[in-house]
Amino acid sequence: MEEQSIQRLIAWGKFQGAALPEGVSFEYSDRKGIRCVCEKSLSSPYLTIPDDLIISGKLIPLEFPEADHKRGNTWLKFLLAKMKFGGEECNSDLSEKFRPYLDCLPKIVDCPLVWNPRELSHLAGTNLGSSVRPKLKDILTEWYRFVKENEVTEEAAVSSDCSFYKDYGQLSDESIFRWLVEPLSNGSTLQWSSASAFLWSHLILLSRAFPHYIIDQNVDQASLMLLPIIDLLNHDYHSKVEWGFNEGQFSFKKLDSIEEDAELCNNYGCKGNEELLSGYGFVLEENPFDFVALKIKLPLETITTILKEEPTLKIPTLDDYTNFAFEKQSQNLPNKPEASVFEDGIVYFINKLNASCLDPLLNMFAYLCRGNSEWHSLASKFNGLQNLRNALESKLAAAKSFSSQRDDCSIDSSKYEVNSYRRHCARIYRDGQLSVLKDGLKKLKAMEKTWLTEYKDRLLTVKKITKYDKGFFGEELPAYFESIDRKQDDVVFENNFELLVIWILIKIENNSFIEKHDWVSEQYRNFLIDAKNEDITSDRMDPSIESFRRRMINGTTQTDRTITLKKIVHTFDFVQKNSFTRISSSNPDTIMVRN
Ligand SMILES: C[S@@+](CC[C@H](N)C(=O)[O-])C[C@H]1O[C@@H](n2cnc3c(N)ncnc32)[C@H](O)[C@@H]1O
Repeated sequence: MEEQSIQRLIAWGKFQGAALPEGVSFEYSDRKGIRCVCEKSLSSPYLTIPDDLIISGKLIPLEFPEADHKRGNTWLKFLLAKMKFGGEECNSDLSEKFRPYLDCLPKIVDCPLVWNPRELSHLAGTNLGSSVRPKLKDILTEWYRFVKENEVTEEAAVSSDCSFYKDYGQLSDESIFRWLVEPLSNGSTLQWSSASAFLWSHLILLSRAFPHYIIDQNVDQASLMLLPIIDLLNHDYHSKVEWGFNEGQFSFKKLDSIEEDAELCNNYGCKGNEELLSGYGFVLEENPFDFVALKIKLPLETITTILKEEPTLKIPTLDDYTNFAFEKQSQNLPNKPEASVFEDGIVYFINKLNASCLDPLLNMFAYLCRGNSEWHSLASKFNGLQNLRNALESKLAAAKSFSSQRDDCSIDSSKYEVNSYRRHCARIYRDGQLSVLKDGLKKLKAMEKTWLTEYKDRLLTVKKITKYDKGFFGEELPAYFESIDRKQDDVVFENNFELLVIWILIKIENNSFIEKHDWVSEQYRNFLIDAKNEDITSDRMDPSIESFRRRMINGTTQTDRTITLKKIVHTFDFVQKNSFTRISSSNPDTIMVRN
């Protein structure tokens, strides 16, 4: 960026009525692009720009008289692209009027949507890495539908892009990069209605637009506007700022004072590095607002049932979390979301600052593990917690497994260089994700420990059985093996789950539960009332039951054996539904739960 262009922009702004405090200047820095620096200490510096400098939906009809009010942001993207790249084709004087501003807009915003394939490999295993292609597809679909439905441009001008778009699913990352992004970075003159120009516009709005409703409460909540000069301020989440609109002037005020040589910053909101990198192309080290998004995909019927019957199981929408002006839901959306809103999955965000962010997730996992019981039952709660732990563990493993990997060797490294800043961003982002996941796992482990203590009277482990029901391991189990002509030492139990199954089977047969364990017998009998009519056929047998059966009853000479296949199947089912297994520990431990 040339110094001259920046000064031209500032002079132009002032000429058009922008008011900047005495003692601030704008300069270019490699890391942050243009920045605003205070040449002396200032108390609550204040900047204003007149309405006339704002690029919003109200300018659209000047260039596109046929534009409707729907899809205002898409029109705005085409308008911006036409102003920037349209040259003579621009009918209005907007291109000329805003030229100093347009000249200072970055050629490229550093977000992963424009990273080359080798750079992208540095995001492998992360949410951001896997979101690049679908996001690009969404942007291109927005462009494609628009050029097809509106006669904004000659068909010939976009026919090659349309062909690329139709083949999108088959294109490699390299072909997409060469088609869409290279024209931007080469600085070649773009056709204003092209897919690349649209992508540029999209990224410019994503990284610097403000919500239009700040200045006009009647517009759609999702509408965007550009505020030249105000949008030169970089982000600092410590910065206390106030935005306002009064008597046709947009104002930015820093609420506290600022030291000499310090940078005057805006505050883009409490954004984690995933939002910052994907929307703005930068990251902050040790970002306290870092979050990890966890997506749960459920069948539509399940979501419909939850929305109808489980009001306490709150399903979050993007609006519950986002700070992006860009992703605000349109105000036309109903307050109570339809199941179809979650068709692509329910997204939960976890971060370190919000201690209760795991609660809705725990509830959802408990619901999904509830089996025949209530989702708030203790067994569901514990199972939910275990499954959530597993989900976080596998996300952590995916993010970790790529952290040692440098570049994707399958990509010809001579063709693409890895920009050192992008490499840095990918590393900081990934480290942040790992740190949030580890923190989430730590919280879950602590929660599990608390629950294990709190509910210890309702939990039964094999260890407790060994301690209190001495007769079982001392007499009943050996007697059972004797009755089936097996040596106890020859029979191997795969895990504690199987031990619980055989314990219940034998205790029921012998009617010998000790008083302390009477609840197991009662819970089991109640369970059988519902289960006894179910047919059991050995051709659909779960392999683990089949293996258990072979070890416990098969091959015996006992003809009147009382532990039947049906009883084994029911008891497996019973233990499954009335226990949870602490899978993450090195030795999985199944624990029975009293209702
Ligand atoms: C609204 S613009 C701010 C002005 C911008 N520096 C420019 O050159 O036009 C947002 C862009 O500024 C840069 N930026 C803002 N805050 C930053 C920060 N704290 N660290 C690094 N880059 C930052 C990013 O490139 C981002 O996309």
